[in-house]
This record gives sequence, C-alpha cells and structure tokens, in this order.
Amino acid sequence: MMILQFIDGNKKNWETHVLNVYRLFEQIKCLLFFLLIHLYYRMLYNQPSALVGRTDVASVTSWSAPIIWEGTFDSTLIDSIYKQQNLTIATTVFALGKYTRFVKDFLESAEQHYFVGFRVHYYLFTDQPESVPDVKIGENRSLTVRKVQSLNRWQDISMGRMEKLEKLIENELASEADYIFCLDIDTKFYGHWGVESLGRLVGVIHPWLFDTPRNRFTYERRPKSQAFIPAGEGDYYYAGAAFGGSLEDVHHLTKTCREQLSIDAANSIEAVWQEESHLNKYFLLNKPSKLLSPEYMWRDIHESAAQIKIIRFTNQMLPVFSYTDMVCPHRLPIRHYESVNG
Ligand SMILES: CC(=O)N[C@H]1[C@@H](OP(=O)(O)OP(=O)(O)OC[C@H]2O[C@@H](n3ccc(=O)[nH]c3=O)[C@H](O)[C@@H]2O)O[C@H](CO)[C@H](O)[C@@H]1O
Ligand SMILES: [Mn+2]
Repeated sequence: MMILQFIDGNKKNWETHVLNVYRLFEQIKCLLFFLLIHLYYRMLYNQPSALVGRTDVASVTSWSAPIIWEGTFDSTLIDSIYKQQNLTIATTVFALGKYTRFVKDFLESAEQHYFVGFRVHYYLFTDQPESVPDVKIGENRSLTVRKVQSLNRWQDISMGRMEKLEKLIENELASEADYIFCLDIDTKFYGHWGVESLGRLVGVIHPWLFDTPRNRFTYERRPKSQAFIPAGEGDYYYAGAAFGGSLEDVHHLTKTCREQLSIDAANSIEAVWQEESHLNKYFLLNKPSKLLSPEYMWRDIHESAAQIKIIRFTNQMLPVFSYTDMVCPHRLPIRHYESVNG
C-alpha cells in the first residue's frame, strides 16, 4: 500500500513537472511570436549619418539629384517605404532578329534580382514571338509579348524603340503601372536592382564615360542634328540602354526623342549614337531627378573598376556576334568626334 502511494505521488509530481515545462514552452513561444511581430513592424535599420558616406564617388548632382551607388541607401528601409504603395513597375525590352537569344538570360536573371517582392510587368517586343522561351515568372509578375515588324538596320531597331514606348505608355499603361524602366535586352542581372532606383525621371551614367571630361563625351557634335550638344556643355553621358521614371515623365521623354529623331530623318542626318544621342540632349534640357551609377548598366561581368562595388546589371557580349559596323562601339564616336572637331 505504502509503495503504491509512493508511486502514485511520484507520478503526480512528474505530471505537474511535465505540465509546468509545457506551460513554460507555451510562454516562450508566445514571447517569441510577439517579439517577431514587434521586430517586423518596428523595422530595425542602421542610423543614417549626416557625416559618413561614400567618399570615393559623388552621390549627388549639382542640381541636387541623388546618384545611387552601393553604400548610399539601406535596402531594408527603402523597401519598407515602397512596400506600402503597392506599386507596379512596367519594364520594356526589345528582341528582334538575333537578339531573341538574349531573352532567356534577361528574364531569368531579372526574376532573381530585379524588383524582387514587387509587382513587375514585362513587355517584350519581338518579331519572333514563337521563339520566346518558357521562363517561369514569379507571383505578382507577368510577361506580355508583342509582335512587331522586323527591321534590317540595327540603328532603326534601336531608334524605333522610342515611338513604340511612347505609344505603349499612351495607350495601355495609364491604369496598369506606376513606374516604367526601358532596358536593353543584351544584358543580364547579377545583383540587386530595387526600389532605390525609382524616381520621376531616371537616367543611368554610361559605364564607359563616367570618369571622362565632357568635351570627350560621345554627344552628337554636328549642329545640323537635333541632338547637337556643343563642346563645353553637358552634365553626364547617359546610357541609352537603361532609363525610366514615372509614366508621365517617360512619356514626355519618348515623345520628344521620337519627334527629334524624325526631324533628323527629314534632314537626312542620323545622330552618332542614334536615340542615345537624343536621350542625352533630352537629359541636358530636362534634368533627371535621380541618377543611377554605372553599377546599374555595367560594361561586362568580367570588367572591374575601383568605384564599382557591385555589378547589378551588365552588358552581355556574346562571341557569336560579329559587330561589323559596331566594333569598339564606345571608341568609334570618340574618333568621329575628334575627326569632326579637328
Ligand atoms: C550601353 C548602352 O548604352 N548601349 C547603347 C549603345 O549600344 P549597344 O551595343 O548596347 O546597342 P544594341 O546593339 O544593344 O542595341 C540596342 C537594343 O536594340 C535592340 N536590338 C538591336 C539590334 C538587333 O538586331 N535587335 C534588337 O532587338 C535590343 O533590345 C538591344 O538591346 O548604342 C545604341 C545606339 O543606338 C543604343 O543607344 C544602346 O542603348
Ligand atoms: Mn545593348
């Protein structure tokens, strides 16, 4: 009898003990849960400094527009600000002729790095919709393929983009998107490209000319062209391969460039770097509200420069291409400029 009571008593103690441990676990679980909720809503980030920042590059223009480099923004903070706005970013690319072979890498890498966690609507213009590869596009993201007419000259393809973009914004995007980025397709993402890049009017500093004096920029130097910028003028040399902003501002940009391109065509002149020359003229007269450093349009994944701490988006050179009249694309206009200007 004594033994049975003893066992019974021990069992009771043991049960109470298990119950206590269980309650403790429950309490810890609750605590962790509230801690996580608290951390989530009271997002933690480093204190922004009024004194410390990048010292090897300029992070603001002389008209007070930010220039975005690695180390000038905090992704956690900026993402949380834009998350509340439920934005859609329209993103346009063109792939005609041989350039369809770039589509797979572009889309797959964009899905990994470009506006991850945000709503993106890709618009792909191509003369071969049947050749568009089956790329898995994430939730809240979509791809629209548009068939366009084939063109023989790469210059016409490149310049023709302005009109197509103008019409797309005009006819379709108003209720569809908040921002738009217009990108080259012979490119690939290797690093984060997010909401830090959003702004009213956004230009990217050209990767070959970010440390060059403006008199050596490959602006159009012939006064006959609407893209003409005389020596002694200009701010930066912007890449034609990436620009963006609000629908209204990019609509105005594409409309103006399309008009200037057709005035040039009527006067039988083609600017040295086609629509890129006109884009540079536009940005001289209409200052971008935000500039992206060449991290956002780099030369090639194998190229480096001291100021480039991260390659986010880069040109893709494929050996299968013969660049016939495009050999040394960046030096050609410099030679042209020197020969035109003695
Ligand atoms: C880094 C940069 O700023 N690049 C610019 C530069 O050379 P790029 O060498 O980058 O020009 P490019 O050959 O990539 O042509 C521009 C874009 O046109 C499209 N395309 C071109 C040819 C073709 O057969 N099929 C096709 O689809 C494609 O989307 C391509 O990405 O100069 C061009 C001059 O006009 C453009 O201004 C480019 O944006
Ligand atoms: Mn390109």
